[in-house]
Amino acid sequence: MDTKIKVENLTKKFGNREVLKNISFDVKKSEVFVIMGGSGSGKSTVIKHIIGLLKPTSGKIYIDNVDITSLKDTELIEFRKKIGYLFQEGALFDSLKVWENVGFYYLENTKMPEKDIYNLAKEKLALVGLKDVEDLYPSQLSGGMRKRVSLARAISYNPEIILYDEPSSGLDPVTSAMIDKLILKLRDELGVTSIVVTHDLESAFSIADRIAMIHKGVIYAIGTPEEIKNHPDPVVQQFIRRSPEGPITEELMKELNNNLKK
Ligand SMILES: Nc1ncnc2c1ncn2[C@@H]1O[C@H](COP(=O)(O)OP(=O)(O)OP(=O)(O)O)[C@@H](O)[C@H]1O
Repeated sequence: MDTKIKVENLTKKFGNREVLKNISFDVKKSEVFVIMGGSGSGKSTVIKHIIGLLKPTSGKIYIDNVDITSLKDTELIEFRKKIGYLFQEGALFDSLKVWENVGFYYLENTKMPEKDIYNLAKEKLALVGLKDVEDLYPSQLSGGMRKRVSLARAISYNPEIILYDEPSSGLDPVTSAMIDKLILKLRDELGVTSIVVTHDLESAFSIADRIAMIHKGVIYAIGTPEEIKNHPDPVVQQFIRRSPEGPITEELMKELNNNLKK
């Protein structure tokens, strides 16, 4: 299968804190690749590099064999058209109506008549299970509905790649399951390549073709859901068993003690 995204020896420092440590992985075309890990492990930082919002301290990122870390800003903007990005916090424009948020790409980049953009927005909203909300403002919606509007915007221009940062956070279980189904539908019907960042184990294991487990900026395991379930690493096992005891907790306690001593 063709490689769509290649992350090669990615290291990121904020000041002198190294939050990503020599990370490498490939995502194949039409694959659903899940990045799983605890809070603060570096998941969002990885996908912000893939969309070019952050520049690596060292390492390379290739999309369709193009090294995006060396693109000029104008080239990067053009390249981003391939990529839809669902921000963790939704990031809607509060002063724009729902349909204008969903159709933002077309309003900004095309001469498409507003009526057509409005209809397209309605169609994308229906795909995420929303009806009769196009004329409302984001502040008039619940958190879960806002998240779905962001998703409708991320898929509005039919991107080849979609990056989802915590798609199920703030959603009820039924809506989360619906989003999971949509991720698979986009893969199966349109061949979309997806990277899904999550700490929702149930969702991760149900949608992933492959899973990468990241902890403290290091990838501990990459494999199919079955391979991850059977992975021998104690960090991976503690995470997937949701066990309160194990190396993750021990490290945390050590850090707490060190901080108390300071
Ligand atoms: N712009 C930034 N400046 C400084 N530190 C940052 C910045 N962005 C992220 N970090 C740090 O990098 C680490 C990884 O953050 P990141 O948001 O990637 O984690 P995450 O795995 O997505 O966590 P969560 O599941 O809680 O969203 C954290 O310790 C965070 O404080």
